[in-house]
Amino acid sequence: MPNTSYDALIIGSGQAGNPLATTLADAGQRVVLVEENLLGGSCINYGCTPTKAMLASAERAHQLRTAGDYGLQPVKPAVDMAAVVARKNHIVQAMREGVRSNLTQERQGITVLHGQATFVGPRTVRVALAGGETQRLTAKKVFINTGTRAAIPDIEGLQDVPFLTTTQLLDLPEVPEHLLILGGGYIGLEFSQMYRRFGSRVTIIEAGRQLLEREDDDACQALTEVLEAEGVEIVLGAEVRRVSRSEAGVFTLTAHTATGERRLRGTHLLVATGRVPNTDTLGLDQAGVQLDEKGYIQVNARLETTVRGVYALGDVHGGPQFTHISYDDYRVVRANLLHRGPRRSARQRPLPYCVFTEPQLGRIGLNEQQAREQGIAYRVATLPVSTIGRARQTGRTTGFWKVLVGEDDRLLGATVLCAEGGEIMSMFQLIMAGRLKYEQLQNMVLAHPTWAEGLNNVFRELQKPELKA
Ligand SMILES: Cc1cc2nc3c(=O)[nH]c(=O)nc-3n(C[C@H](O)[C@H](O)[C@H](O)COP(=O)(O)OP(=O)(O)OC[C@H]3O[C@@H](n4cnc5c(N)ncnc54)[C@H](O)[C@@H]3O)c2cc1C
Ligand SMILES: NC(=O)c1ccc[n+]([C@@H]2O[C@H](COP(=O)([O-])OP(=O)(O)OC[C@H]3O[C@@H](n4cnc5c(N)ncnc54)[C@H](O)[C@@H]3O)[C@@H](O)[C@H]2O)c1
Repeated sequence: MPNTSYDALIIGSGQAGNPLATTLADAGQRVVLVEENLLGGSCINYGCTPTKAMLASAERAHQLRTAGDYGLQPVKPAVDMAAVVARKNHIVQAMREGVRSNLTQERQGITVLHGQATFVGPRTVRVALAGGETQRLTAKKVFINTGTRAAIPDIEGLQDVPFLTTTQLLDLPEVPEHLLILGGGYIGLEFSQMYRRFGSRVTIIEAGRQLLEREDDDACQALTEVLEAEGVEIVLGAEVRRVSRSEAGVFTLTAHTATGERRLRGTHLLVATGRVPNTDTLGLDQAGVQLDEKGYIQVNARLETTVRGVYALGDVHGGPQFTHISYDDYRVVRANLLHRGPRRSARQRPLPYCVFTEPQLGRIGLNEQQAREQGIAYRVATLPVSTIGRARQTGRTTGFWKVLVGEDDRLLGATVLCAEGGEIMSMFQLIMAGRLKYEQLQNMVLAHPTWAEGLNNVFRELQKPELKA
């Protein structure tokens, strides 16, 4: 077995591994990147990019159906799912090609291997190449960016039926007649609205007492109402005990709920109950890299594992599992290994995120639940979206903006359930980063009629009592 040594070995072509490979190569290091599946990892191939591309098709279908609200003849769209999937594939392939050409440009000098890496020593891996051969690699530094895959719950009968994960559903060339979705988290919500808008009947079956349990009750409730108004059935507090499928292809989920046993039937079943880390086949015990009780790699604030010279980046160390966090892990490692400036930490960085339903749920900083849990004093203001001029003009009036302000009159966090909620949330993130006091936003001149004008309104809700002379 040939043994080659490098300065840097990157396992996994994820959102951290790819930019790290090019940055290290630009710095003159000999880099090898090993990917067992598709270059670009989950975000590009079966995560963010394909879902948001297909959500755009679903949104267009919804606009056609609801065109009557805007004085136009409504259209019942004939959804050509094969064409929807083809459009998505086209976008994904172009992005994957971008990653490939970045990594393989001759000047980079990066060796890209297609195969599965397994540790055989602290900084030594064996790669089972796609072509059948095996190669041994050693490196001064090893970066693990192997991501996660769908968690499959241990439910009687589930392994015996052809359920779908998101990866498979995203390639389904037909519209499911009735899609059952196990799990009401990010994936469950985005896919429920997507397939409902394509024309499926959709039922979400969630174990928790509400959707998106980490969010405030008002946001969960409002999002539940949005989905139900579009015809998504939502079953909460459901403990699914058995799954079966009839010869006619009908899935039956037998669930224990507060109102007794329920049988939920559908033609397709999506399992979206969270993720598990891709660490089980990595041979990390051979390297001495320690895992937590869920199999995620233990790292410190600099993303160093328990073995010197071995780092873990992205979802594989437990997250938060977002593309922008994985990318920021790259920045942390880059700053600490290559830059002379202050050391960077992966702790205490802002955590913006957005659920891409319509309206979107954008979140930054603390919500009320978290402020209470952490004992942080706050004042809160909530602005119904329907009061914003831009919302009325565009007919996108559902939702609310909620801001929490601390004792120092600075923003602690925001929850934005609104059209373009992700973009609006990012304005709040900038306000937090700039440490602006809320009074500065009350009277800031903002272009009319923009969504941004809502900033004036939401912060005016926080009027302080007049000071007495
Ligand atoms: C359906 C879906 C939608 C999502 N939508 C969003 C969104 O809108 N916004 C957002 O921020 N996040 C979203 N995410 C999460 C996001 O995709 C991930 O957080 C992000 O891709 C970070 O991944 P990563 O860098 O940790 O690794 P990944 O991108 O998962 O890459 C890991 C790579 O390692 C490879 N690998 C694993 N083991 C080995 C091995 N032994 N040898 C060689 N290669 C190996 C894998 O094949 C994979 O290509 C979504 C996820 C899913 C599933
Ligand atoms: N817009 C985005 O940023 C976006 C979109 C999709 C995915 N993601 C990322 O991918 C990750 C995975 O998404 P996800 O939705 O699979 O996970 P999740 O953790 O967000 O939600 C999983 C849900 O499944 C429920 N559940 C677990 N076991 C169950 C069971 N046996 N029966 C019924 N319900 C059960 C949980 O209570 C939870 O509500 C997310 O945590 C997020 O980091 C992000």
